[in-house]
Amino acid sequence: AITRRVACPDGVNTATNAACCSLFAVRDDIQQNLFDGGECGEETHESLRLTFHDAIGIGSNGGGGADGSIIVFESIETNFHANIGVDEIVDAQKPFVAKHNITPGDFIQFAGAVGFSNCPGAPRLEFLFGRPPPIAAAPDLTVPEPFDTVDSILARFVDAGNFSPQEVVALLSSHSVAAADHVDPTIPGTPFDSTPFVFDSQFFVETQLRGTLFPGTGGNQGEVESPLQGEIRLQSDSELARDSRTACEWQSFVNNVPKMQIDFKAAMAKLAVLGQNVNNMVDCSDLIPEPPTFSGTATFPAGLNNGDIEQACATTPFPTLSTDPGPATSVAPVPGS
Ligand code: HEM
Ligand SMILES: [Ca+2]
Ligand SMILES: [Ca+2]
Ligand SMILES: [Mn+2]
Repeated sequence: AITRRVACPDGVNTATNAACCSLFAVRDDIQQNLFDGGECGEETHESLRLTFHDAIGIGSNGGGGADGSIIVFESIETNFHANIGVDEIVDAQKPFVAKHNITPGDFIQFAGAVGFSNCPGAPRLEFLFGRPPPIAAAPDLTVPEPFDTVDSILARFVDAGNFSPQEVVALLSSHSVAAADHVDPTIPGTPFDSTPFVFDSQFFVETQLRGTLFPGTGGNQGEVESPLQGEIRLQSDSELARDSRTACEWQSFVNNVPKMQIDFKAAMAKLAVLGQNVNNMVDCSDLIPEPPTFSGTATFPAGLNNGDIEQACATTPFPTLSTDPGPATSVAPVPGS
């Protein structure tokens, strides 16, 4: 199909809609100066987390959502317990919002999608443009906590946006490019899988392995034992991987990055416009860079095998995977955390 493109006033770029032209300068600025030249590192991870924490702050009356309230009402929302640590990326993003003519709601979702495109294996996310400024702070207790029950997590996602259990699992693919700074504050930057710079399926493999150790101190709220030195496991991820409502969906992503890409992209498209009227928005998805591809296969970390899997899906056996060679290794922290 032939897509008509318009020339942008910058004399360099073309876009599918003239309204998208202003985003080229934003994109170039954040790639260089927020994401360290286009990395899938700490700022990218935190910006992806922020897309969720802004959007999910929505009551069942529909007020709020992906509106930038977490930036404008930072003094309120970053004090909510579930938003611990989010103040840092809010403060890092604020100067870019001030510098460019963009609302904070648009900026958060745009930065999340652009940053995520730096992660090999990521799908190219949709970006719709046109969120008005936020009106009020989100209510407290709208962002799920890692110590919440599966019942309460699934109910919150229904309440916020009618997300199915399958969509919740798909959204947690995000924890493939993620680390925790505050769950165990003695070991900031401890990732949820062994490959925090790649959007692969190791997260779904490794969360299904029997937990055997705490990477730092024990006894932290929302943390359970992980299978690897240097890796941390959230109680919520552990329980979602083992609950009869979500376990088969969880396992379905093992060694299936294409399914992760399709399902995460679709669920993120819903999340990114919570509380917004999409009829008032312009599709500027062509501003999102094409992510680098990932062509590896899922493996068991060195020293572990199918016998270490806590099988939770009752209807399908765990996929057959090979084991990384050599002695058991430790996962390195994400720098800059
Ligand atoms: C059941 C729902 C969820 C819970 C309980 C949860 C919980 C957490 C926790 C506790 C952390 C660690 C924060 C820290 O200590 O620094 C984290 C990190 C993260 N979360 Fe989630 N999360 C959930 C869903 C999501 C969703 C839907 C996204 C999608 C965008 C997401 C994206 C991330 C990312 C990218 C990080 C890593 C941030 C970094 O590495 O700096 N999470 N999450
Ligand atoms: Ca919000
Ligand atoms: Ca990964
Ligand atoms: Mn972090």
